[in-house]
This record gives sequence, C-alpha cells and structure tokens, in this order.
Amino acid sequence: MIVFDQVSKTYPDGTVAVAGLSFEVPNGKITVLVGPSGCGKTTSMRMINRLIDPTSGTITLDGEDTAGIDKVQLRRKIGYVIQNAGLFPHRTVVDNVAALPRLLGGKKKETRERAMELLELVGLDQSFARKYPWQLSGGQQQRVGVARALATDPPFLLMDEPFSAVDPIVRAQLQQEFLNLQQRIGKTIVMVTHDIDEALILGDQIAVLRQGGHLAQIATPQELLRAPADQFVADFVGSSRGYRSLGFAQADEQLAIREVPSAPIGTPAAELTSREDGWLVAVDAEARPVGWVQRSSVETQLQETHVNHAGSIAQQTAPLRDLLDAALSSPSGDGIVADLQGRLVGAVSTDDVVAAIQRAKALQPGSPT
Ligand SMILES: Nc1ncnc2c1ncn2[C@@H]1O[C@H](COP(=O)(O)OP(=O)(O)OP(=O)(O)O)[C@@H](O)[C@H]1O
Repeated sequence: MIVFDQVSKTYPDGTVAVAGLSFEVPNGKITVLVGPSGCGKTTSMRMINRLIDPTSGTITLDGEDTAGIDKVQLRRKIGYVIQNAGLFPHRTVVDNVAALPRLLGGKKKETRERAMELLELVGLDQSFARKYPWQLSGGQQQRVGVARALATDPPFLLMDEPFSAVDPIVRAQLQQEFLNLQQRIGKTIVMVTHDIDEALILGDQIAVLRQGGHLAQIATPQELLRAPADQFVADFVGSSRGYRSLGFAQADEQLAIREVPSAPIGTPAAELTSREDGWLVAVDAEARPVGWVQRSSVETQLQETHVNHAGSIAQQTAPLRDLLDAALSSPSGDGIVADLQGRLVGAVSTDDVVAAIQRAKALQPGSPT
C-alpha cells in the first residue's frame, strides 16, 4: 500500500503544486489521479519514486517512509511507464526491456530470456525482439514501455499518461489489454491521466484533484458517477454521467450473444463459411478473435492482411459500454465478444446492447439521467 500523509510540494519559485494531500493506494489495485491541467497530478506521482521530493508530509510504501529509502533501491521496487514509452532509440526492443536488469547485474542470457517472456506477456511476439523502436507503431512502443517497467518485477507501477499518445481505437485496445494484464500480475498501480473516460475504465479508485493539488474526491468509478462530492467533480466527470453509470452495468442473460462463423488464419478459402452479409471472424491458433473479414476478399487462403482491424473486442463480462463500443465500432455492425481467456464467444448487435442498457436503466429508476 502507498500512503500519502499531508504531502505538500512548493516549487522554488513559490508555486504550490500540491497541498496537504492525503490518500491511500491499496495493493493490487489501479488508482488513477485525474484532474485539469496543472492540478498537480504529475508532481504527486513523481514524489512516490522521489523524482521530486515533497516539501512536507510523508509517503510510505508498505509502511516504510520513502524519505528513508535509498533512491536506487526505491526505484527498483517501482516500475515507471511514461508517455511515448521513452524507449532507447538505438537499442533493439529486447535490449530495451532487458536494460535495467542488465544494469543491476543480471546475466545477459537470463535477462534476455526474461525480456522475451515479458514481451509475450504484453502481446508482442518474438519477431518484435530484434526490431528498433522506430520500426514499431505507437501502440507497440507503449507495450514495450510496459514490458520494460515490469522487467525488475516491481510490486509498484507508476504510469504517466501511458496511453495518450496513440489514436483512440488503439488506445481502447491497449486499455482493455492492460486490464487483462493487471488481472494476471496484480501490481499496485498509480496512473496519471487528464482523461476522465480513461480513469473510469481503468481505475479501481479515482482521485480527482483540483488546482493546487487538493483532493476533491477519491472514490470508485461507480461512486464518482453516482455521487460526485461537489460541483467541480460533477463538472469534471461530465454531464453524461447517467448514461455512463448505466454503461457500468453488466449484460443480463437476456442479451443475445449470437454464434458467428469463424475461421483460423491460414484456412483455405474453399473452407470458409460466412454470414449472409459475407462477414466472418478470423481467429488465431488459440481461437482468439483477430477481427472481421469479408468472405469475398479471400481468394486462396485467409491471411492476417484480409482482416479489417476496425472495431474493438468486448469481453463477455465487461460493462455494457464496452459491448456497445464493440458494436458501434465494428465494420460488420456487430461487436465481437470474447471470454475471459480472450477466446471467441460470438457477436452482439447494437440494438440488443441498447435494449440491455434500457433494461439496466429500468432497474435503476433513481439513477441520474
Ligand atoms: N519544476 C517546476 N517549477 C515550478 N513550477 C512547476 C514545476 N513543475 C510543475 N510546476 C507547476 O506546478 C503545478 C502542478 O504541475 P503538475 O505538472 O504536477 O500538474 P499536472 O496536473 O500533472 O498538469 P498536466 O496535466 O498539465 O501535466 C503547475 O502549476 C505547474 O506549472
């Protein structure tokens, strides 16, 4: 657990960036710091790994005052992911990930093996290992950044606007993948973002800061939407919170997830079956959906290049807003649904998801609209 106790930071020029900040970051959860530009989010986060030292107050890590921990030791416990990944441009992907463990005296072979495992963990296959950062997309670079931050297996992870430099569709994918990853690794995470939607998707709890680094409210996403502490929080969370709060409901059993024709990459064209409108879902060797494909676009064999990558993939147990996103962003008009292991379950239509949202609304007559 990370505990802020009456933490303040006044910069030498007199700017009060953070004032009397107290809150707790529970272990194994994602705590998001959110608020308008200049409210002290980054300063607050960087005081945790002592890139910035507080003017007063204490920050403890599992009960130990960070002021008394050697900075190198401290940072070994705290992974750090920054915007634009911040990779070393002249090193390969695998060497970027292995850099810190090597610096700490790890053996070349072992650190590389571990780096390869981490790359796989963040969804990058072996072929990326020898590439250089400039040969990767923004989203792929960001995954390398996450792998690198995990390289010393730190219990704590700080993430500074980790997904803001990529386009909205890739961002949505990275966010979902990151949540899946966190389910497996269970790190204690503090993330900074200016994007309330991102905070609502990723945060187990959200700390809303106002100018001067004052805590306006700390709460779960649902609580923040249902009962904002004051007008500032209500305005920041946004006027559409009624819809958003409903979007956090999960699908009921009435929501029809329809079976959908699918085929693994590599299937000969002659063996492909599709829906009447020509769409089918391409899956990988583990039956995980890759995306929609038009049957007529495949001449000899289904290849990755035939896949239309538009559209997000929603997990069966994800909030309705994710299912709605998947349906609305899909080229076929139906959202792809996967199980917790990421395997294809079927597809949902926009109309069916909207009906499920309406049913959820009927069950919550008191919720704001
Ligand atoms: N080194 C510094 N010297 C003086 N003032 C600073 C310094 N760094 C930040 N500040 C000021 O402290 C306040 C908080 O800055 P901080 O970067 O923590 O905010 P933020 O919420 O992360 O903002 P943004 O979302 O724009 O990055 C701002 O008024 C900023 O101008």
